[in-house]
Amino acid sequence: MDGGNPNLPVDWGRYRAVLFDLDGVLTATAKIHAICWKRMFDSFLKRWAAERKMSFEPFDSVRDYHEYVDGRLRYDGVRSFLASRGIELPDGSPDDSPERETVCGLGNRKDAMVGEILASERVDVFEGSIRLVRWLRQQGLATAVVSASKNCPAVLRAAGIEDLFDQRIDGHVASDLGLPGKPAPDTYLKAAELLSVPPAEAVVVEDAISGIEAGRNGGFGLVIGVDRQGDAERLAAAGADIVVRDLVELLPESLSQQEA
Ligand SMILES: O=P(O)(O)OC[C@H]1O[C@@H](O)[C@H](O)[C@@H](O)[C@@H]1O
Repeated sequence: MDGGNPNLPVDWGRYRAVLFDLDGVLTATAKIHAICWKRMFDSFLKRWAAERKMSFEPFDSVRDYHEYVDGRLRYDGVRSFLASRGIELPDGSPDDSPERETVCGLGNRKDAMVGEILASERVDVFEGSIRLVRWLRQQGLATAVVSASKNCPAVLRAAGIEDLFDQRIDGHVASDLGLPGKPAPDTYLKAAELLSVPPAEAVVVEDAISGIEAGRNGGFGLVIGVDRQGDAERLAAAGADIVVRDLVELLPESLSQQEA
């Protein structure tokens, strides 16, 4: 890529690779996860509270989602939210049935709900994100998807964007390679390694606090936060270098104004 463009908030000429989170950054699937986490946790919490004659405090699909499950591997999300309520369950094992009251059972219960939605509803992409990915590739930068989700391959396929990335690190790859999930930097570092680009020359693009922290922890050259809800401070406080509302803001102006 030649020189820099002084009119852009990012000097793309300084970087060789861009690593994108999936849910909420490339595709509008963060809301599917948040809805299913709430459904699953609320039905669990209701019964848990009733059995103990306690009051039922529902899962907050904004605050609890961002704080405890967003961006994390499935069972890490269950563990971290339950810990926030002082609840400890046995881990169980990944092949636990969704009926089992274990960390894995609850995670699988939520995943069955995600599966139903993915099978019946369209997966929408964020057009601004896809235009940025295409443009970066035209400029010669390498691209990767780095997602905690085991549903990542299905979502990329349903959205028709699987060919836009040189590498993919998803929940399956993390578990096969024994990589800890975000906020540990390992999944992002693995993507950079596979692209043969040092972290300092790679950019991380994230909408989750855990993901921004992973980018920071990995020593990446730039960490971009995507905030679609008007709460940029949350991502800046987690360590994002810049926060945008939509990735279209990072395209040269002439391109950002064109029709998708
Ligand atoms: O359960 P999955 O599909 O493997 O996804 C794990 C996590 O993937 C992340 O991308 C989402 O932000 C989380 O909400 C989700 O829990």
